Amino acid sequence: MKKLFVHLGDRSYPILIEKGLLEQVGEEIKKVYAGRKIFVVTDVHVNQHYGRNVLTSLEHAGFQVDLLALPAGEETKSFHILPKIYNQFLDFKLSRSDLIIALGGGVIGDIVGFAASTYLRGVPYVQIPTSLLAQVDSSVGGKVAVDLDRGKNLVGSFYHPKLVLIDPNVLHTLEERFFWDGMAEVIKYGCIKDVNLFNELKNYQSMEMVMEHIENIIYRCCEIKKEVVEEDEKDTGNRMLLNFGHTLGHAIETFYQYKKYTHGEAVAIGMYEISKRAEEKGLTEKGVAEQIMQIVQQYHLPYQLEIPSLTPILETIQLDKKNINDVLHVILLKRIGESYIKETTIDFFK
Ligand SMILES: NC(=O)c1ccc[n+]([C@@H]2O[C@H](COP(=O)([O-])OP(=O)(O)OC[C@H]3O[C@@H](n4cnc5c(N)ncnc54)[C@H](O)[C@@H]3O)[C@@H](O)[C@H]2O)c1
Ligand SMILES: O=C(O)C(=O)C[C@@H](O)[C@H](O)[C@H](O)COP(=O)(O)O
Ligand SMILES: [Zn+2]
Repeated sequence: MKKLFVHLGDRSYPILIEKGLLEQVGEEIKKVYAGRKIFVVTDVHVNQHYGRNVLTSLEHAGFQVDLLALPAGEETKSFHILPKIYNQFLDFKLSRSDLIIALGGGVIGDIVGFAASTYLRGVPYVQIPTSLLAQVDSSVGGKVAVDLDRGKNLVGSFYHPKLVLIDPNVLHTLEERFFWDGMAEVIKYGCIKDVNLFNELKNYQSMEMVMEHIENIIYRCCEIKKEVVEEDEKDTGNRMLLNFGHTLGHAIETFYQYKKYTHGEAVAIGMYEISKRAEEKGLTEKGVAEQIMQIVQQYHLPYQLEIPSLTPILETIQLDKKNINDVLHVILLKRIGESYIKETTIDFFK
């Protein structure tokens, strides 16, 4: 088993990565939780594949369990869904000394983490990420949130899980589009921190080839993320580097109301478009945007919008969390593997 540990004082937690780990979920949870009641929140797709097995494993380990399966998709990561989750917790008489499990992709991880952080002012929870995106990125770092109509992740908190349990075998049931979606965040990690990872990704010509190396890829992304989060837990400094491609990416998702592009697809466009502009301004080494265009295409991701100009989507950028006192902080690459924060204005994108 591959293991990482996020060191954050009394908010520290392990990340476990192993094929087949889901079958031992009950035993693994027992090591970090001495109570009896566990509430599992998942979505209908994940429930169909893994819900019953997870409940059985928890029951065999002696836990009293209940499960809520929400509709799948970004629409579920909405403020309006929260009362449904809180009400189920109440019906189960879930108390502060009990445990919540978020079993699913980034949508479930984010909304369930936020529900856990707010219900009774905070109940411990465990992340069991089942999409590639969630395994390489969203399950680690404690950013939990819901969307508002006017933008992504606008209501949230920093609330870390007690454990992250990653079983790469579950990726075999992921729709292909969501496999590539997760690869966008993997490419992001290569771009911002690891040229070797970026170059390695150039070698894999199919999903099967990626899957042969998947444990190492997940490990490396989680390792980069945990190091960044340990240095800047609350996103006031270098954690913003994890937002490469997201300033535009989030605005694209919001503009299309989450119907046209997945998170990873929007981030892929964001990484290319910002690097193209940075290159034109002499802020990024020449050739970087072209390399990003090549790699995102190799991974079946878009690199530009189907509309000729970014202008219609720029308004949403004003609501970006990196817009501090009207100064926009964007993430740029010096070169592949080296990133930095640049203070600018909305005109950067025009
Ligand atoms: N908190 C963070 O740090 C962070 C980081 C990156 C992204 N995010 C957020 O994550 C969300 C996107 O996450 P996502 O791409 O995982 O989307 P998602 O949760 O909607 O999952 C994608 C699809 O795959 C299905 N699915 C998940 N696991 C499956 C499996 N093993 N087998 C079959 N189907 C499966 C889901 O039901 C869904 O239909 C966005 O809201 C984004 O903002 C958060
Ligand atoms: O963990 C982080 O920090 C990130 O920026 C990771 C991103 O991949 C992720 O999409 C995150 O949810 C974006 O956060 P936000 O603060 O821009 O809403
Ligand atoms: Zn992201």
